[in-house]
Amino acid sequence: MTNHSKCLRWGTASCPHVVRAPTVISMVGLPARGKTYIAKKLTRYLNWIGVTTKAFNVGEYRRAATDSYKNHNFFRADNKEAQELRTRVALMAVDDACKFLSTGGEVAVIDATNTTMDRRRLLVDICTVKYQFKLFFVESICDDPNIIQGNILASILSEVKVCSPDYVGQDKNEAVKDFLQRIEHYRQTYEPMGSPAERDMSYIQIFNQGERFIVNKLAGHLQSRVVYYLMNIHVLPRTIYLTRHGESKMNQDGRIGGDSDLSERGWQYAEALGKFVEEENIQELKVWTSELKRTIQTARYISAPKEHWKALNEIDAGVCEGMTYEEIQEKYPEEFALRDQDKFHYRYPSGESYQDLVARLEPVILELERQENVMVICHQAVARCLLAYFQDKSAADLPYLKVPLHTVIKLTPVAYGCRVEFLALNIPAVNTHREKPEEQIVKRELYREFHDCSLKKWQLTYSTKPSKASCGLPGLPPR
Ligand SMILES: O=P(O)(O)OC[C@H]1O[C@@](CO)(OP(=O)(O)O)[C@@H](O)[C@@H]1O
Repeated sequence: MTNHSKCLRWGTASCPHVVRAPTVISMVGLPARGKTYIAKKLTRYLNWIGVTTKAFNVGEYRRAATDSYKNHNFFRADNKEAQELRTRVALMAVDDACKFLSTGGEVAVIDATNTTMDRRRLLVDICTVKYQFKLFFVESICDDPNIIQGNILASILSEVKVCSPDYVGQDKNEAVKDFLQRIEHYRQTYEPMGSPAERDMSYIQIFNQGERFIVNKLAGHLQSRVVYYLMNIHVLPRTIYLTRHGESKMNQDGRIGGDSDLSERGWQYAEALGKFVEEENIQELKVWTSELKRTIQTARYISAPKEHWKALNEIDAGVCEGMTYEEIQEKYPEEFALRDQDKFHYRYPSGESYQDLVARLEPVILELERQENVMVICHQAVARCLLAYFQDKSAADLPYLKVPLHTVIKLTPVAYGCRVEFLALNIPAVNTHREKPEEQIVKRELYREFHDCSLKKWQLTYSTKPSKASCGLPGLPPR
């Protein structure tokens, strides 16, 4: 075996041995065409699949440099002074993006209008000629007035107040009026991509938020993946419901993996979940479960079409399947310690790592992006991976996300992210969450302090000795 093939991440997107040319992805389009939405979503997806990505928003550089943008005249094509300043701040963002790519970053997303050929030529000169990076343009073009109006409102207003950083504190009608004039200034010099002079560039044009696409000169695997992702996302309002199965018999025994039936309390959750779905009155709901008994049983009382996905099965614990954490610690102490050191990359002997799980779940995420209302009934590790995608959590935090049993996690897309609500259905269940090693130490110390201090009090007052349960620290790890 070569060193490379011993690598735990070998063959996955984040394997350090895969030599990838750093890539700049540059947005193109008039204001209110959903560029920031696409830039943020793409950045979140690429980081989730293990490609180190960062977005650089030129608007933030502009706001840091001047206050003049508060009037739309700043954006007029004949405002020479402002034009120079705008080019200067755009170059600062590109410069930072190139620094990021020169120091280990893999993809930099430039979130800016880049509506003229001159500006795009500048990007080519810096990114590809000077730095030898790959450059891919993502242009969003809308001519549907309803979509444009929706975007204007979404980029300026939240449900209750002006939320655009450009219009903070301003009257909402004034803000909309100014923004429309700003768009008009941009329109006067706008040159969409696709002219013969730009035929050699790599780009995708997205029309009316995914109604139609034009793809030109794709260069490499990463760009194909980006295009595939962009062709699958939609902006229709919908809700995703994420839940683990009801408590299983193996959960009660503290055993991991396996394919056991629900416990009595697990069946109660299945019934409560059926009622919950009925009360939510969800339009055209689809239910996805894993192929394991505990998720299929949990879906029993839901009246909606069901699909069983092997990709949603719980992390494969290999030689540790069916054991308790204490048994693993005793039989495989080195493995147990290794998992605590780097839980995301640790792969069970003959089993899987969280990183493997993310790769296995990528088709599930892409299909979820295509769908509308879906309830996913899955497992602790699987739910953590899916939640990390929606909440933009790092690989280090992902394996420790809290996904308690008997709780529905409701995910609703909002302007640039996702609202996350945890709805406990109030049916008791065991706690299967193992804390991060540092937190285990803090808890143990707290317990010890509490115990010592209560013991002293007891010795003084002859009251009853405090029990572990009375210290209010559940799930205390073994010493
Ligand atoms: O990665 P950790 O924290 O061990 O959590 C994953 C574990 O969660 C469990 C419960 O402990 O999931 P599940 O509820 O689906 O049975 C195990 O089967 C699985 O190995």
